[in-house]
This record gives sequence, C-alpha cells and structure tokens, in this order.
Amino acid sequence: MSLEVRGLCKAYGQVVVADRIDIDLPVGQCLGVIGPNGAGKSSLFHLLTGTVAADAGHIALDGKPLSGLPAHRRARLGVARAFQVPQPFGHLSVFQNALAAASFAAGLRGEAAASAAQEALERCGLSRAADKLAGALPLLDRKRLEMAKAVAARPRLLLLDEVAGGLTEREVHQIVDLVDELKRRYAVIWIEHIAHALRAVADRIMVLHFGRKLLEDTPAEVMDSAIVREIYMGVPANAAA
Ligand SMILES: Nc1ncnc2c1ncn2[C@@H]1O[C@H](COP(=O)(O)OP(=O)(O)OP(=O)(O)O)[C@@H](O)[C@H]1O
Repeated sequence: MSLEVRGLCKAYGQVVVADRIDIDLPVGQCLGVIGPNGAGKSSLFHLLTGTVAADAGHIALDGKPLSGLPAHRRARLGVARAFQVPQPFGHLSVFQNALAAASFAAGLRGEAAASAAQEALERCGLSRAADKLAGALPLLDRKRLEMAKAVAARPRLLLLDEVAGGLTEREVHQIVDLVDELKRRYAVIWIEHIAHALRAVADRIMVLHFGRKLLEDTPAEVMDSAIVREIYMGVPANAAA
C-alpha cells in the first residue's frame, strides 16, 4: 500500500476537521473526496502535506513514516499537491515553472531537474507550450501546469485540489483524461465538486462531513447513497427512495 493513514485527527478548538480518518491507497488508484463546505477536505490535504500538524494519527508513504515531518521533507518523500487556483510564476516560461518545482520540491539539480520538468510537461500535455510565458496561458493550460508542477516533483502521492473547477464541460473531460493517465503512475487523491468527473476516474470515493469519513465506496454506490442525498440535498437518509 503506498499511502497508509491511520486515526488522523485534527481540531481547531470545537471545530473538528479530521476525526479518526483512515486511508489505504495504492499507486494506480484514485480516491475521490467529496463533502459539503467546511467538511474538512482541504484540511485533509494540509495534514497530508504537512502544512498543518495533526493532533494524532499516523501517515506513511511506501512504508516511510511522514507524521511529524515538515512539508519540505514530505515533498522529498513523494507528496505533491496541485492547488485549486493555479499560481504559476507568470513572468517565467512554462518550462521554467516546471523546472522550479523539480528543483525546489524534489531537490533535483542540472540534467535530472531538466528531464523531470520536460517529462512532466509531456505527461500533462504541455510540451507544445514549454516556451510560453506561464502568465499568458488560458485556464485549462494553467490547470495542466499546476498538475505538471506537482508531477515534476516526482511524487508517489498526487493530491489534486478541485483541478476541474471553473472549466467548460469539454475542458473537464480533458482534465478527466489527464487524471486517468496520471493515476497509472501515482496514488491520486482528488477533491472535486464536479460529480461526473470523479465518477469517471475515481476507483473509490470518500465522503467527509464534519471531519468524519461517513462513507467510502465505489463512485456508483456513493452517488446513489442515502447519506450523500441527505447531506447534499437534505433528503433524510431513512426516506423512501
Ligand atoms: N486554521 C484554522 N483555524 C480555525 N478553523 C479552521 C482553520 N482551518 C480550517 N478551519 C475550519 O475547519 C473547517 C474545515 O475547513 P476545510 O477548509 O478543511 O473544509 P473544506 O471541506 O475544504 O471546505 P470547502 O469546500 O469550503 O473548501 C471549517 O469550518 C473551517 O472554517
């Protein structure tokens, strides 16, 4: 198992954002994460990347413990995140942005950094735009670059934060195809509000609510579940279907 999370807990005073979360995720699989606003989705990513310290619990990647390590050490051990709002260095080229990620997040130098950057752009469909200024890219390509920066860091665990948000339907399909490609090489966790996108790629979906994992199952089971209908649409879980 690539990612193993056991009993992850975090609270801000009375607000519980992670309540004994367990996750098992191998390379080659995508775990979708859904839940209403404030459910603890972003907090989960903060806890995995190490930007926020957990109150309790254990995280291991490929058997190596991550718990207690600072974010830069976890990045070196293979945790990479693509943010919801891409914030590339707009005055640098697409290639230079990927190179910066390979250098700073993965600690690569020289040829190794350049080939990681090149490979990441190829993998994310951006080779043709390598020399363009990142600030001039249209939104879909900025999303691709955000993912390429994560890939350039040579991750084992790829955390995708609403990477399909704000795109047209057609573009969402392209992102779905890209995530489907990427999950062959990495363990992927994808927080996404666009249900059909997750349904298309995720092997399993986890439903968070008040920091608790309410359900984890196949996309079809989760989308049809009474719990999801209740928390999203206010239909009581015991109401007739
Ligand atoms: N540093 C913090 N201090 C206090 N409360 C926080 C902090 N960070 C998050 N919270 C609270 O924790 C809860 C969970 O927040 P989180 O951002 O993880 O939710 P989310 O599921 O990602 O929500 P959204 O879909 O709106 O992004 C929210 O009530 C939020 O206000």
